[in-house]
Amino acid sequence: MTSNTAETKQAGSGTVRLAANQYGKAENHVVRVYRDSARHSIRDLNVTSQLRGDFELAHTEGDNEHVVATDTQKNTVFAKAKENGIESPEQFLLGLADHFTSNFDWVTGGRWAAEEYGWSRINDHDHSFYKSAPEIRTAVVMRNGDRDIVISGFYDLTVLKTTASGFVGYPKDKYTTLPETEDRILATDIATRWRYNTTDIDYDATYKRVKEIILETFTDHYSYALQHTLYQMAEKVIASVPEIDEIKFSCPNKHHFLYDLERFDIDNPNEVFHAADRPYGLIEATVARADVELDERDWIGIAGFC
Ligand SMILES: O=c1[nH]c(=O)c2[nH]c(=O)[nH]c2[nH]1
Repeated sequence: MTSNTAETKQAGSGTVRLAANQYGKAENHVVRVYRDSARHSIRDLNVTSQLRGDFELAHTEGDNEHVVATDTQKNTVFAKAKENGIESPEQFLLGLADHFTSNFDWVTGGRWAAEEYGWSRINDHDHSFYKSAPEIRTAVVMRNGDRDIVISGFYDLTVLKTTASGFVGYPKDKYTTLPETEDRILATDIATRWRYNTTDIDYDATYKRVKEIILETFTDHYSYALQHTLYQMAEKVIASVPEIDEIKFSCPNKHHFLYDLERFDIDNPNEVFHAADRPYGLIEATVARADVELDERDWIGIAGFC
C-alpha cells in the first residue's frame, strides 16, 4: 500500500493542483416570523452559504476531516434565523460569516448570499401579508481573512415613463433604419448592485434610500438614452451615500414601438404601442467614486454585470 498523504499525491502526480474552491448549501429558503406581540412581522430570505479555506485533503485524498457538511451549513442558516434574528439580509450573512470563521480554524472565509422577497400587511392586518415588493433584494458577503466585502442590490424593478425620453444623434450607416425620436417610452427592469466601503451601516435604511434615489432619478430628467439615465442614477447614489464606492447597473431597454395605425386611417399620436419583448437593448455600466481604486476580484461570482 502506498502512503496516502497530500504531499505524496502532489509529488507523485505533479500534473494538477487544486486552485479556487468553495462549497456549501444553496438556496436555503428561510422565513423568520417575529411574534413577540400580536402584531407579527416577517423576513423571507433565500440564503446560500459557501465556505472557503483549507479543503485540500477533501479534494485530493477524500479526507473529510475539514468538511463542514453542507447539511450542517443548512441547519446553521435556520438556527441563526432564530438565534440572531434577521435584522437585514446583510447583517444576517455577516453573522453566518462570523459563525463559520470563528468555529472552524481552517475556514478562512467564504461567500454568503441572499435574496429577499418583500411582504406588506394586508389592510394593516396584524398577521396577514401579501407579497408586495416588485423587486428582489440581493445581498452578498465575501469574507477573505479579515477583509469583508458587502455588495447589495436588487433586480426586476420594472419602470416606465411615457415621455421625457428620446434617442437622436447616433451614427447612421447603410444598416440603420431606426428613426430619431424626441418623444418615446422608456422602460426597463432595473438590476443593480452596489459595494459598500464599510460594514458599519444601517443596511435596511440604506437600501430604502438607494431605491428611492434610483426611482426619483428615473423621473427627474429628460433621458437622451438609457445610458444617460443609468449614469445619472449611479451618480446620485454615489453622491448621496458616502458608504457606497461603486455601483453597477444591467438594464434591458424594453422597446415600445409606436403601432402603425395609419394603415387603417387612424391617427396615433404616441398613444398605442407594441411592447416588444425581444430582442432588447442591454445597457450595462459600472460607476465608481472618482478617487477610489477598483478591484475586479470584489465582484467575482456576481454574474450579469460588466
Ligand atoms: O437608450 C437607448 N440606447 C441605445 O444605445 C439605443 N440603441 C437603440 O437602437 N435604441 C437605443 N436607446
